[in-house]
Amino acid sequence: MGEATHASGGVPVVRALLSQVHPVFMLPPLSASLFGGVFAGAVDPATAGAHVAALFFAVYTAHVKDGYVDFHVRDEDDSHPLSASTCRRALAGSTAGFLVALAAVWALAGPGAAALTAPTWALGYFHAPQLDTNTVGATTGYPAGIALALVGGFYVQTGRLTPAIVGLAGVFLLVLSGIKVVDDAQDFDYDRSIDKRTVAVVLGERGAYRAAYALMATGMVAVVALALGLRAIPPSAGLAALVFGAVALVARRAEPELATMLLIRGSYLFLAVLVAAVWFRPLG
Ligand SMILES: CC(C)=CCC/C(C)=C/CC/C(C)=C/COP(=O)(O)OP(=O)(O)O
Repeated sequence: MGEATHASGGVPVVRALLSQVHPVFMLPPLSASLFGGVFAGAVDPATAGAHVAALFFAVYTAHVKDGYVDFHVRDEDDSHPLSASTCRRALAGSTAGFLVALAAVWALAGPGAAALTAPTWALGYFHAPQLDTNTVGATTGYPAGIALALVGGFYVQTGRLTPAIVGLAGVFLLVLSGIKVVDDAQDFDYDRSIDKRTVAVVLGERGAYRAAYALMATGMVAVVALALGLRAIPPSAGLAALVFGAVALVARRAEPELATMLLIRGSYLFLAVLVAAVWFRPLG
């Protein structure tokens, strides 16, 4: 990929720009926004589309900036497909795209919706080099973006927030922060060598695992409590905790790379069961 750093001409540059769309990171916030709409009960496609577009540009901004900082500023990566000037143009373009989508969110759903959407760009733009160097920012930045995507997806459809949607967003914040702690444990040696203070660097690997599973377990208990305590969340949503809990039990015995892979897929299953529970309400 080294030569592509100097990509020039239409197709190679477009290909290099597209390489910064990472589906593993992109799909969860877009799905969370749509789940927020499903949870609202009625989805206006134009409003949902504007919100999803804003989130796309927020996450794209995060990846372009992260790649730029890691390769061109910190000299951490061996290669990067975009030159420094293309990174800067891509950042300007994605920020412009975000602002257009944000204006559409404001026009279609009001200033409250725009206020819940705007911070997602800030989380993305300031991920590197600001937020990713401190423990809380590195761990909770992306999960906070997902939580905002969920409440934003609901708010743009309804113009209000409810305890149920805020509670579910809190569950996602907890569970995804736990997964991020396990994910960061993969880079323990390297992160320690560059003094990147992830939870694993601060607490050690065993401590990080304990913290991660405590966060995820709290999220599971919270979703069961919400399903039992709030009418807006069907009791069958508690099954999502069972499914994720089973995956987490298997992941607990795996080394960090496999554990991360399992937990990410477990979080997709968690969301899928929640969507099915809300959509079909099998237990009423
Ligand atoms: C809407 C929404 C979800 C907004 C949040 C956007 C956000 C903070 C995205 C982070 C994406 C990213 C660069 C992950 C890699 O982080 P890393 O620092 O662990 O990776 P690295 O070690 O490769 O730099």
